[in-house]
Amino acid sequence: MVFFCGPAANKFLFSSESKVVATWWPSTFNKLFHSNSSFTSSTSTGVKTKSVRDVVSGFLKMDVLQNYVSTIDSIAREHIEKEWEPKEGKVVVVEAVKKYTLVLACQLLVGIKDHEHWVGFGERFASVLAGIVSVTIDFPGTTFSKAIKDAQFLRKELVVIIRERKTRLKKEENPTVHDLLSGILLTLDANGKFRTEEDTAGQIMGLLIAGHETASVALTFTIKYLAELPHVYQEVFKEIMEIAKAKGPGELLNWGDIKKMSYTWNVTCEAMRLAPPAQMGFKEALSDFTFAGFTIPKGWKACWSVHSTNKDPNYFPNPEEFDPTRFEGNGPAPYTYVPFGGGQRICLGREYARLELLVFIYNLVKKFEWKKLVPNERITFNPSPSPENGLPICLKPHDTSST
Ligand code: HEM
Repeated sequence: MVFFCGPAANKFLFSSESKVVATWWPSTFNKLFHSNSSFTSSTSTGVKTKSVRDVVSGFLKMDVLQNYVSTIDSIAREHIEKEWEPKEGKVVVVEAVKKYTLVLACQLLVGIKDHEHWVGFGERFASVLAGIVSVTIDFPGTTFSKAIKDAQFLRKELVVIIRERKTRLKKEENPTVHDLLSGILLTLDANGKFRTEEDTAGQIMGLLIAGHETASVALTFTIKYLAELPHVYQEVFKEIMEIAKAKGPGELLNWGDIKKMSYTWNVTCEAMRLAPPAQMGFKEALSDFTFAGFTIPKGWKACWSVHSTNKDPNYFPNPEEFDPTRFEGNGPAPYTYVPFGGGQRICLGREYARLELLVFIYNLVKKFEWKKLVPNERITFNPSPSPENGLPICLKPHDTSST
């Protein structure tokens, strides 16, 4: 389903002149967060010119990510040992999964090892996300004003990391791309110049937000449905134990194991259909067109609703029913299931998200079953769906003698 809004509203919300805090993809950052500090400008030989989008899509391709499955697994294990196991009585899921997705994004994308320091900034990341969809009034006390301050704080912290990395890369004879940050620092922009530290910090901040907030919603709702639907949990458990039984003690997951988790992935897809982490998006009309009897002029933006598209009964019979089998075979028809968007700007992180979600669910289901502590918890939207009390659950470890 789509809604339309005119250019005036677009300019207010999304133009490069408005103070949008972190729509990292449009070039808003460059105007808002201009800095004088720059990595020595150069058009020197041998260094590639690449858009940040190209660097990001290169790093987030499945054939690159496959090499990180065991790293993701060891981070997930460590996280569960630290944040879930000691709290067998009670875990607040939203809080815990946000830590996991943030730690993973910090380490994998930016090479940050000081996890505790960054986990402490969770609230600030959430504030910037809220600012992106807030009314753009920069007045003390508004969501938008708070988001601007938090975004400035986060970028400052990131600049410290970027400077350290630049120093390290300069010392290397043949600097190599270890992660996304190195990839961005080692390529030139369209003008043949290295990107400024401030611009790079803005891009990385946007990626960390895109990379952890959405995935934590998908995980929260998967865990919620697994608690509510024991027969679905049992199927997931069966699939996971098949993989676990074939592994040696302490052996980490690999790409082959991920490919075997098709039912578990269908469950996660169904959770994202019913509770999409991103509720909507905007697309700009490149030429006049007619849709459902409405003529949309060039330049207008169409707001597409993930929520109602994913629940269209023409494509999803009994749309409110949780049914992972919808994704078997060829799955839903193109553009009917859109939690990751669609077309040319489809989410670049969807394969990364698949890995981080599957690896986490594998580790959690292998060790525990769980019960919701608030049976009819209300779902709020800010801007993503979230259980009102953070989904408190009670964990019960499996009897290890039988597994
Ligand atoms: C369950 C997790 C996720 C969901 C539901 C999600 C959803 C979305 C959606 C709806 C869009 C807009 C697509 C469009 O306009 O057609 C998007 C774009 C994007 N996402 Fe994700 N995302 C997720 C995870 C991630 C992760 C983990 C990363 C990075 C590591 C990421 C990076 C991006 C980027 C870079 C874009 C912009 C693509 C472009 O404009 O070309 N996302 N995502």
